[in-house]
Amino acid sequence: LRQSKRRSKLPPGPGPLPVVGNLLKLGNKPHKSLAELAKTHGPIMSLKLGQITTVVISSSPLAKEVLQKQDLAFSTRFIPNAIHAHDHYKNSVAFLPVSDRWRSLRKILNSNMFSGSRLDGNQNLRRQKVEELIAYAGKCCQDGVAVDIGSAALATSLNLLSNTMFSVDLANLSKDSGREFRDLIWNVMVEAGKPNLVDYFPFLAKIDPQGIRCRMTVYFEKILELFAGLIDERLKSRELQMTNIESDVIDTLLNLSQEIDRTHIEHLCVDLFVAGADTTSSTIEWAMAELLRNPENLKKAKAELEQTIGKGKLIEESDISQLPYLQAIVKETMRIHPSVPFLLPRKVETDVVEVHGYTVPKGAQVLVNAWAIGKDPSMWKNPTTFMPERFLESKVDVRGQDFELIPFGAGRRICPGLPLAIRMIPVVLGSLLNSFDWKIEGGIEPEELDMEDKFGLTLQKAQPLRAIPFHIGNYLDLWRTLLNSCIITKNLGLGVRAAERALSIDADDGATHILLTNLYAAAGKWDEVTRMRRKIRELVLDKDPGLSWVEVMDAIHAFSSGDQSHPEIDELQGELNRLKGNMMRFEIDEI
Ligand code: HEM
Repeated sequence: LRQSKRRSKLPPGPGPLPVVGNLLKLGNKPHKSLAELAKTHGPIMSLKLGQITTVVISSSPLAKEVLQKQDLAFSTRFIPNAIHAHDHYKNSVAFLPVSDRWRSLRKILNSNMFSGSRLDGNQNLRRQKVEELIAYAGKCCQDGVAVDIGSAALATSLNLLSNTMFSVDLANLSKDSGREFRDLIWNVMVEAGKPNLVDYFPFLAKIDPQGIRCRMTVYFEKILELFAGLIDERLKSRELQMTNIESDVIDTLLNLSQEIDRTHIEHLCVDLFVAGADTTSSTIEWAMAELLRNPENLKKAKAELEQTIGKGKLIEESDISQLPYLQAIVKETMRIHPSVPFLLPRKVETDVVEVHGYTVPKGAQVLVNAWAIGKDPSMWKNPTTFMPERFLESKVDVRGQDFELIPFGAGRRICPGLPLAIRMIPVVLGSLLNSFDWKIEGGIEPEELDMEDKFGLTLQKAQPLRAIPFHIGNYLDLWRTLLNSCIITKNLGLGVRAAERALSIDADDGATHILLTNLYAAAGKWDEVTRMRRKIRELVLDKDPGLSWVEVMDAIHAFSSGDQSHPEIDELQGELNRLKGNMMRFEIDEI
């Protein structure tokens, strides 16, 4: 009786099956299936995943309750069996319970790695990596081949981190060489992201039926060995006083030998690479995908960069504060595609924890569905639409104070890498956007881009984004040249298609409009000429004051080969006369 009374205070949830409980309800996209279930069972619900009671939080007020008001009770981590490899959980800042050891590691991270002054101090170490990414994309641009955005961003994120930490590159942008480290980190992500039976049936731990812990042990060993080698090298060069490296993280950590020992340094490095690289790169890939799917937003982002930074230039970390639209894009991407949809799972260690009138039992795993919260229609207008503008007028931020947007978590276990991530992401994204124009590989139209996600340790794009970088000018010139030839040959069909391609690159391109007017006039399509004239007037008066009316005159000359008495010619002449007063002297002379 006592047991059933206790159970009745559990949050509501779907009825469990024998043995497997609600495991089958998760499917291969648990963030979506749990969001769906929450619509029936409410913002706090409980499930039985195998033997593990799991409480799922799906609203921002309850996330605030769990992550802020009752932070301490929910601050222990649920430890996946995979993290037992190499006893990582005993040394890892991400998995240690809240304790003196954990506090000291967090303090080291906050004050020695991720403080504003530290990050300002070592931003030179990162700038060069962005230059290399842009050079790599430049080579792809020259060769006309696509960039695998996620893969290039992952190599860049790894190098941004490895340079911040060790002042060395650990990944290579080109496919053939130096992939080993990238693969190792990737394999860790893949294994840690797999649903592991042992996590739901702990009695299977010894058997490790899927071999996940076993493979993790191999990967961790290789990664730890690599870091041990880098630390040894640094110690040697410090001894010989041969280091002329700007103070990087490893230097700082070695200076703190009283506070952190060698084992903790090595495991901390594992944490930082595993937690920091793929989260950052997948956010960059999602942001690029959203922008390629939404050309209007892309255009605004490019316009902001061009006006504030200057076309073609790389973005500096100090530029970010002047780029509100770029920042809004990053927030909107994190709202729709949070890299870690359930945050890192928490666990309750206290006997009685009450939330919203329900009991969360000791030992329960607690998942906060940040993915669902970011799409809650009671908090967000048009929640599934990509609309960075929503953040321009709003103060909502990702720093753990606004519980409707918590991609980095909140409370004492909030992501310590946040200050670095919110520098790296806009700098890489902004530089990619400002250096090239982008087209999806395979002639895929923006609205056809596949935006399905794939659940794992981080939320990946199911189909990697492949996009071809190019320079807008060349292609515009090409379509305009073709259009010009079509005027001479009076090939209306081909000319209109060339114009459409040119306008798909720049919808307000004045020269294309003029040429198209010529084409219609040459073909005697006067209704279209009228339409174009209005459009040109709109462009000249509203958007493109530089558009020369001399070119409209050219159009009039072109018409004269056709129907010279058409009233549209008078209209065009009228447009010209009205604007004559505003024209520069030399333009009039030219006419
Ligand atoms: C887009 C980028 C990133 C996202 C979305 C992200 C997200 C998260 C989330 C959701 C958590 C769990 C927070 C919680 O339980 O409340 C976390 C923890 C953590 N993150 Fe990040 N992260 C990112 C980048 C980074 C970077 C760049 C680093 C370091 C280089 C980093 C290091 C860590 C560490 C060490 C933890 C564990 C903290 C603890 O348990 O005390 N993350 N991150």
